[in-house]
Amino acid sequence: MLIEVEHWSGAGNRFVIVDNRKKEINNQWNILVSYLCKRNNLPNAEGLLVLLEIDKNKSICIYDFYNPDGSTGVMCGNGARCAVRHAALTENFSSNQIELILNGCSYKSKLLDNDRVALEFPLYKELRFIDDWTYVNVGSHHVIIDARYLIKSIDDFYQFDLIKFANENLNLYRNKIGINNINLNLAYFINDQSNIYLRTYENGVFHETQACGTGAISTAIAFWKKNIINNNIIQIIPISQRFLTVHLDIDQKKENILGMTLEGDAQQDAPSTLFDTTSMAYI
Ligand SMILES: N[C@@H](CCC[C@H](N)C(=O)O)C(=O)O
Repeated sequence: MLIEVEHWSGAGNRFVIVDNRKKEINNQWNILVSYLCKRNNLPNAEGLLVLLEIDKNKSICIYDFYNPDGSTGVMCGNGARCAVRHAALTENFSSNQIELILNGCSYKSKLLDNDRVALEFPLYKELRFIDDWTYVNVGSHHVIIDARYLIKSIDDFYQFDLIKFANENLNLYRNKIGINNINLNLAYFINDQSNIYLRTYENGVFHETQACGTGAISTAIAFWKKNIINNNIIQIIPISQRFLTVHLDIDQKKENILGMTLEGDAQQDAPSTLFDTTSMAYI
């Protein structure tokens, strides 16, 4: 069977999207995803979004997200923003406020100008300070490492061998947290700037990705909680250089985070192509 595949990115994080509202494919996505992510003439995608349903009268869209290794059930911040904009281009919504249901969880979102989408997150599920790093669970699991412990300049930050570091240390973090599917974030903050530079080695991709939305949210939480940054609007610069903005909703005493919003671009990168589910390749 031939299926149409769309090629998208959110802040540089690359996704393939398939509209399965007609339910042509059932239950094989965990196998198909690794082949769908290996694209002709485009860099590998870093995840798959499957459109399940759109209710344009209620402004609701439903998608599932899969990692390239076939795993699912985790939150993907950039994928979620792509899903919302994809739904808005697929059907005409009467409102710019759209409810997204991703892997069964509901999120409020808003379509903004310049291809940007804002997505509201519920409060993080867990936050732990361990040694000199932080673990945050925002629907996916993140370790935040303050890069100032490892490097001295922004040049060093970009030169740092994150893959080697992940290969050598991932199991150590996994064992300390007791969770296997963790993402490693290397975050660099320069004192006189309000930006955080961020590189992420993603679970399920097992490589560095161009950007990571939940990594950005988790980093903002960790750095604000540790008083490294005091602003509640935080600009995150991923290696794609397509910035993400995290808004932290803070209580009056300025002690607790009540909720978070992730904002960034979401765009179609290339025309749709056809994928053959028999040969498991793009034609
Ligand atoms: N790219 C994502 C994170 C996707 C989930 C991650 N690969 C995991 O398995 O935890 C994002 O933008 O949040």
